[in-house]
Amino acid sequence: MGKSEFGRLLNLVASEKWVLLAGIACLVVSSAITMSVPFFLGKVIDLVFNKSGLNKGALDGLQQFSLLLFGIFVLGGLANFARVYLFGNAALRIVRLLRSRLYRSMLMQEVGWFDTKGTGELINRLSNDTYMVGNSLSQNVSDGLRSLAMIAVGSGMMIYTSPQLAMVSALVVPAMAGMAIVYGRYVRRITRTELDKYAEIMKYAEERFGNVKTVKTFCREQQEVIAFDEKLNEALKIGYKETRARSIFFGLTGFSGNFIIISVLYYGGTLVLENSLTIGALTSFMLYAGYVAVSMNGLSNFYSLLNKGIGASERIWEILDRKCSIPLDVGLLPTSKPVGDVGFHGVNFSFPTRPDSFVLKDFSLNLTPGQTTAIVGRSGAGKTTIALLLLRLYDPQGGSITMDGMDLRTINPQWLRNNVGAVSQEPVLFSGTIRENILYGVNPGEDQSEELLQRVVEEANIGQFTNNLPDGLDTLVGQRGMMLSGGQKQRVAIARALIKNPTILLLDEATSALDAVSEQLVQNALDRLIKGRTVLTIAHRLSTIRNADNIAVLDGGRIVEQGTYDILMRMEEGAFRELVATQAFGSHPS
Ligand SMILES: Nc1ncnc2c1ncn2[C@@H]1O[C@H](COP(=O)(O)OP(=O)(O)OP(=O)(O)O)[C@@H](O)[C@H]1O
Repeated sequence: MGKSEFGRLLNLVASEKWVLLAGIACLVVSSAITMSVPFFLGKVIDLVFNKSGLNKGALDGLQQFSLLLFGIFVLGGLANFARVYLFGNAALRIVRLLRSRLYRSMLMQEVGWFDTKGTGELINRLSNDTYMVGNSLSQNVSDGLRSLAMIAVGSGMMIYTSPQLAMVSALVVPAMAGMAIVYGRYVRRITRTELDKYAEIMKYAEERFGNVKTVKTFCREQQEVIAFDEKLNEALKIGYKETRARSIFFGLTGFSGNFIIISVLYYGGTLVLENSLTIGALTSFMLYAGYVAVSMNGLSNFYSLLNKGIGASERIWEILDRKCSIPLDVGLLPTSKPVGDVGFHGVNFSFPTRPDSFVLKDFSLNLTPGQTTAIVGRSGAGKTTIALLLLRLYDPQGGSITMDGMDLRTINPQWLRNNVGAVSQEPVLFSGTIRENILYGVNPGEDQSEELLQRVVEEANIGQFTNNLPDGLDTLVGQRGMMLSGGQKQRVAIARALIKNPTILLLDEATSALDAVSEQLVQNALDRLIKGRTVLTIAHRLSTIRNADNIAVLDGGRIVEQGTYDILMRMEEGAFRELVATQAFGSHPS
């Protein structure tokens, strides 16, 4: 175990140090009591063997020992209860703390990091890895310490009872230590590989569950099950390796323990026959040797779990240590709202997952405050990417983006996002009520009145469908808003953007057609939303494009033409004219 890893694990349990210390105190008491049994037993045997017949002295002695043992056992039971209780609850709290820190650390990362990880993998780390680490710590440490204490006391008592016999027993110690080191290293490595594999499997399953309609539409259930089974088999093979190593280790440690007992039986029997050891002492010794052997098994178990926990913790530290490239808590925090003067200056950008494929190349564009700029271009030209950069969900590799003359990289990202509203092509809602989804748009730290909420609901044409629902705004929308229609979801998303009252608005128009009534309701809501704001719209409808103050045509990663609809349409062989002619900007030419 690396020193820093061990130190970090200790740090993790530091918050529970008093509880754990109390647990250790109970552990000492319960172990001491367990370990006193062979001693008393030896005394009782010698007492019985040394007296002939049933006499009062022997009976009194027996009674006293029995009463004493009863009292001691009650105390031992209580101490054991407290030990398990304290360590068990401490384990739960440690896992909770680890999960909380990990979740925080994950959510704080920039979007580019999430692109490289699947949600299934992250969920797996959050549930499985943290559980393994917690499990390997407190309860396991409690059992491990107990085993260690029993071995220490047991060995001490073995030496006290018969130094010669103890020497014979000690022969197995170096062999066991060597085995433990080799095994520990192996388990750590294999646990990591196994967890990586399971994370990959969860990622796979999560994608299928998330898109179950597609799986069913193409009748791929059987094939999906087979593909999943194959992945499970790969993980199983890794698991087998771990089990094999564990079996060998446990087999050898068990054998070593029993080897002690055989040696003691043989050599101890000889000593009794030679009258250099009493039967009571041999019995005590045998029981101590038995305890030590059993505790060695317990210690192996502890060691195995601890190493699995260390393997799992490596994957957690990786995330906890990761510095987000777009931290939320740094940068300028202007006190007033922005004017909304946005500029892209020679921006070069590629996604982290495809670093060599530049989506934007020397891209420049200005958004005039209070005006609507429509971006048009072929599918995949990079229109949505521009919106992502303006929200600073990614940073460009070259050039800069400014808001009111300030480089986005120098502004606090939270302030920026509080002032930018976005309605995407396929708006995502969260499970909860319609009201909760609208209030999701309220900037953190700000309060919104019921009056404003009602106004926003009206402006976004939401009342039109909630009035017919028994629970109105308190109707549940289902996971990802699946219980609402496309048009209803869009209107909730518009309300969510409206309640934020952003200076800048990013609109990614839906390419999928809504029916005429829905379309009109969404359009009305949008018209109210854009009033008085700086708007960047990724336009697919010809009507939106016509109404825009400025149209920018994106091609080959840069703006190739700019102007009003009339100006662009007058350009012979212009890119815009070609787009309009081929209807290549989307599915809504009208
Ligand atoms: N997260 C990502 N990782 C890697 N590449 C991406 C990612 N998102 C988008 N891309 C790629 O970047 C390019 C631009 O995508 P973008 O979504 O900006 O296009 P678009 O112009 O909005 O297209 P559409 O009109 O079809 O929505 C595409 O080639 C796409 O494949």
